[in-house]
Amino acid sequence: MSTSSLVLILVVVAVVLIAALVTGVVLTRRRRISLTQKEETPRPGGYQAASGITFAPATPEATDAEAVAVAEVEVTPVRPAPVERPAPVEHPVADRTEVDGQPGVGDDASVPRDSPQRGFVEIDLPEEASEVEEIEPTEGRLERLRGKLSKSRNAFGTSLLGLLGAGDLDEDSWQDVEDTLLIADLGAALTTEIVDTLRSKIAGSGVRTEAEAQALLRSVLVDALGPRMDRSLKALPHAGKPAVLLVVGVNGVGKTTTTGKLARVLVADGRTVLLGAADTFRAAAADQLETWGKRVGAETVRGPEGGDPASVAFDAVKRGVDSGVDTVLIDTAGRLHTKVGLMDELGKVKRVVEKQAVVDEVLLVLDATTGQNGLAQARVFAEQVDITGIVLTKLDGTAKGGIVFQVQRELGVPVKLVGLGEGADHLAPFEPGAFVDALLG
Ligand SMILES: Nc1nc2c(ncn2[C@@H]2O[C@H](COP(=O)(O)OP(=O)(O)OP(=O)(O)O)[C@@H](O)[C@H]2O)c(=O)[nH]1
Repeated sequence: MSTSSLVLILVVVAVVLIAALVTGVVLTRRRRISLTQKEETPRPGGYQAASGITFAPATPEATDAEAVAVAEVEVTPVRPAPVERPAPVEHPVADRTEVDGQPGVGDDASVPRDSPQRGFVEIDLPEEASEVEEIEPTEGRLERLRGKLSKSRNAFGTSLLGLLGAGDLDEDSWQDVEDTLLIADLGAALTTEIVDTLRSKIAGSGVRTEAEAQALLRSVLVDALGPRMDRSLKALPHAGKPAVLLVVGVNGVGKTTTTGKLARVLVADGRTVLLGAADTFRAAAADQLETWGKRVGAETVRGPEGGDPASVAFDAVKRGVDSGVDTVLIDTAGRLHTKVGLMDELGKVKRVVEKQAVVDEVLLVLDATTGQNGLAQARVFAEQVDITGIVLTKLDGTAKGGIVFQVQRELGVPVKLVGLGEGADHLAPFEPGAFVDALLG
């Protein structure tokens, strides 16, 4: 081989080596995302929902002149939620005292109904009101809920923004982002989905600044909350009859409190409300509800202690129809979701009420602090009655605000309201944008 050929081969080899080196560097840089410019962006704190709670009649043709105008929104989540049907729950049949297969009051009497951590005597009755309270208009009241999500905000927003704003996003950083989402109770599937979306969007869209990364995080989280779901409460009268709302859930999640808070919002909105105390198991429940009613001038229909809840619900709706109120809110008894007799009874309450009027909403109240257990409850309730909306209470007491994402995804039903405290006005409409801002703020 001549010297010139040897030189030529050496030059070609050198060129190939340099090309490989350059390609490697470029690929590594692409994988590692550097956020070079740190930008100070003012972040508003707290949950600042833009509006009050939106009410709507159940059927469009029944819209009365007074009805609040509700924008027509498509009831499709941005990413359709696969509703996983759970395996049937093993019911402890041996625990049951009823033997003829019919649901009945006290059919689980041999088993304590309450969860061990909370007894009946621990419930404080709301303050007795000597006269009907002045209720502040719903407009602007949500401003007072600023900071109520601070626990979730610290666990969620602070760490996520810290990670995304830290500069280089390498594999370890992404693992930390994933861990943060898991700790906040977003669940494994949703966490993977969100991290993958974030990664590909950040890499693909040339995001380079902290502010851009944050904006992207916000939009990915908001999208995961199905921002176009219809969250209006079907609480307005239609076809000359009151709207009927059933409030269901396990013991101690906040059903009675939520019913009381909701009555308050409706009355503040100029509506007339009647309360049905269909929780006949817990001695104090009817008193508790009646006190809430008195505070806003709403009548409460109650039955004998230990009486048939379906019959109280029936009487309440009948009374509501006869007296021409706008809305009947029925508080049902808390039930362990594993007790088949009590769950059957819930279906019975609904069927009996439907002899009087359409049930416009079945609101499932879930305690946000119970995390995955809340999801298990949701599945069983959803099998028994058609849940139309979720109320997630006690979000003020947990760092796991991410449960909102999972609950909606799991049930395919929108979170309509959130409870952010024990106070009478600590009930807010759920708005994905405002909620994510509060978490990240
Ligand atoms: N911090 C906080 N506490 C709440 C919230 N909602 C309800 N609670 C409290 O949770 C406790 C239980 O509320 P209840 O309304 O009695 O619950 P329930 O589901 O009706 O209970 P049962 O009738 O036994 O099934 C009460 O002390 C409420 O004040 C909330 O959003 N935040």
